[in-house]
Amino acid sequence: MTHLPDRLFNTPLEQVPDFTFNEDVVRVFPDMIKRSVPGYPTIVENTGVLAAQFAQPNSILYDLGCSLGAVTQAMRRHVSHSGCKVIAVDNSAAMVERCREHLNAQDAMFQELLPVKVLEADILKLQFEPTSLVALNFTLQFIAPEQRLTLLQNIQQALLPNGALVLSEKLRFNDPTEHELLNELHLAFKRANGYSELEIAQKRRAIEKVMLPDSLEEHRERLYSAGFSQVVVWFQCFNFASLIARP
Ligand SMILES: C[S@@+](CC[C@H](N)C(=O)[O-])C[C@H]1O[C@@H](n2cnc3c(N)ncnc32)[C@H](O)[C@@H]1O
Ligand SMILES: O=C(O)C(=O)C[C@]1(C(=O)O)C=C[C@@H](O)C=C1
Repeated sequence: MTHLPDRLFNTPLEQVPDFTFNEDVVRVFPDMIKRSVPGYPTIVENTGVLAAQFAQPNSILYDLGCSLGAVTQAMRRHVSHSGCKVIAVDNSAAMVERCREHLNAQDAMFQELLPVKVLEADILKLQFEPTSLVALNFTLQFIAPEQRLTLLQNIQQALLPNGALVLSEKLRFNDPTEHELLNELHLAFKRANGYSELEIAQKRRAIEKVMLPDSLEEHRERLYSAGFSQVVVWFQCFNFASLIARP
């Protein structure tokens, strides 16, 4: 398992293709997401802390859009309730293959971790089992906007009383000056992490049609429409935030 630096966008491309979670992205993903998402390590580790808080014995914990399983690993570091199991789901075959390797490596290093099943599947077609904790860590923004409400309704209905959804997303802002300020700060974060103007511009073009962020107000409204009873922001850094939604 080699972790390469993300140089995917550092040479000029005649046409920048739409971003997909393919082999090339998988190879550099840990470096890419850490250098692109302000607060990512804090969000991942504390999703484990939240999971321990909300997990109930003998229930399932879901990591939806698990990529290489960073959140699953954090859940396994923090949750030790009896009879719990993690189900990690991603529809990228390349991600799922590498995720299984990462989790096998974690199993080889630590004893008594929660059992985990990694599914290559579309989370929009999943039959959810009763669950105490669902994590959507930077996944909803890649789901077609018209399908987001149905997905959240399915999650809300599967959640046990006192369970929780942890939803982390990039945000857009309705106030143009707020939007510009927080986006500028995100660009400053990327530059501080070594990305060039070319890399930043080409990445923006690659994700602009496939990753569509909502505002905090849209998230709140949609979560309440899906049946959630409480929505709380527990973390924000620039234009990236994480919310707890209670069923
Ligand atoms: C930004 S990454 C998530 C990062 C990951 N949760 C983490 O914390 O490291 C988004 C992931 O969602 C997956 N994804 C997007 N749409 C999906 C769908 N409909 N079903 C399953 N996975 C999906 C992608 O393949 C990708 O791995
Ligand atoms: O907003 C950006 O510029 C990003 O690069 C964000 C983002 C994300 O939030 O998922 C986009 C794609 C990669 O998965 C890593 C980071």
